[in-house]
Amino acid sequence: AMTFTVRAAFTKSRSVWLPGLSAVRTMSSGDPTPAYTTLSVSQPATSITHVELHRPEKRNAMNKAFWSEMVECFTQISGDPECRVVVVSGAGKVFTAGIDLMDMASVFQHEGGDVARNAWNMRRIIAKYQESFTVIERCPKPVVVAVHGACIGGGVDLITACDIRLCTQDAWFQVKEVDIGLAADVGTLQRLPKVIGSRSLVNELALTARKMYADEAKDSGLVSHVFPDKEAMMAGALEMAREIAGRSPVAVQGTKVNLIYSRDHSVAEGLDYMATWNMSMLQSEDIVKSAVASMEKKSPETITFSKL
Ligand SMILES: CCC/C=C/C=C/C(=O)SCCNC(=O)CCNC(=O)[C@H](O)C(C)(C)COP(=O)(O)OP(=O)(O)OC[C@H]1O[C@@H](n2cnc3c(N)ncnc32)[C@H](O)[C@@H]1OP(=O)(O)O
Repeated sequence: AMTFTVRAAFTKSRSVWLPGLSAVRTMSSGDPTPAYTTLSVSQPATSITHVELHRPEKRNAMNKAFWSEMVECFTQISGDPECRVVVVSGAGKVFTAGIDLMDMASVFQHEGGDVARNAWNMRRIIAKYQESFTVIERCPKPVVVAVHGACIGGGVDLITACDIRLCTQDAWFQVKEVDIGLAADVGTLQRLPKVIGSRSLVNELALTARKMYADEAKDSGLVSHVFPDKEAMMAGALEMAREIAGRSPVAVQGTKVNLIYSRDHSVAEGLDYMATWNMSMLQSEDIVKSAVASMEKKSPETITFSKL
């Protein structure tokens, strides 16, 4: 599929386009960020945070450290006024191979004691793992995820918690859990049906574990753009992130929070929540600034908005 980035690359002037590409080159870092062993976090442009899954030699398989580092990372981002939008991608050959199968035995092991106590402990562990992706959804800053190559098992759980999904032409998605003997339990079964319109397709993917390739992912609505390769995708993700970051953070974050609230509630409840939300947010200085810029036919990106 022809993508807006590719079109943009041809239509925009070189002076506008080149800074974007050079920022993309700085987006892939060499090592995990200190404090993390599985994530590399950087700021490729003002107000944009890039979180890269960074265990390329193990295809970004999600080990124990990863599950807790995601919570730390997104909790930090949620409260960071310097960040207005997040881009998530994977280092190396693929986006992610899903849960670390070598770790799995120790995650699911139980002491062999009382069933009730084992079960209670297991419930606590599963809820903790669920939090690793729910923290993305709870983050008020929009999260754009860019997938290349394989996105397996836990990878699908992760991307369905993100707000905008992009992929490369070589990407494939697999709800692999039934193949390893479990029902997906960290978000796919709850969120994928809300992302993809066809319940039948969701059921098929989850029950058969078949691979879904980029074109079908686009046709089904799982992703909104398919790019020819990773470099074009990262340029596209950054461009989209810039567009979001250039707008009022009060408006953008209010939009994310209310979209998610509405997804999980009736229209009447969503409208009620919205009215309560906006009874304070409509008093923001951002509205006056944005309205003036609009009257003057200026892009919102020309406005300086205060940090949020
Ligand atoms: C409560 C928690 C709930 C969470 C549930 C989540 C469930 C799931 O995620 S189910 C899905 C599990 N994942 C898989 O079954 C995928 C297994 N991997 C692959 O199929 C391939 O590795 C892949 C297609 C991703 C890439 O193939 P490629 O040929 O490029 O690489 P490999 O030579 O196979 O692997 C390179 C090294 O990475 C290690 N590795 C790959 N995947 C995993 C993994 N899931 N867990 C642990 N390690 C993994 C692989 O062993 C190689 O390591 P080394 O031999 O040391 O080089």
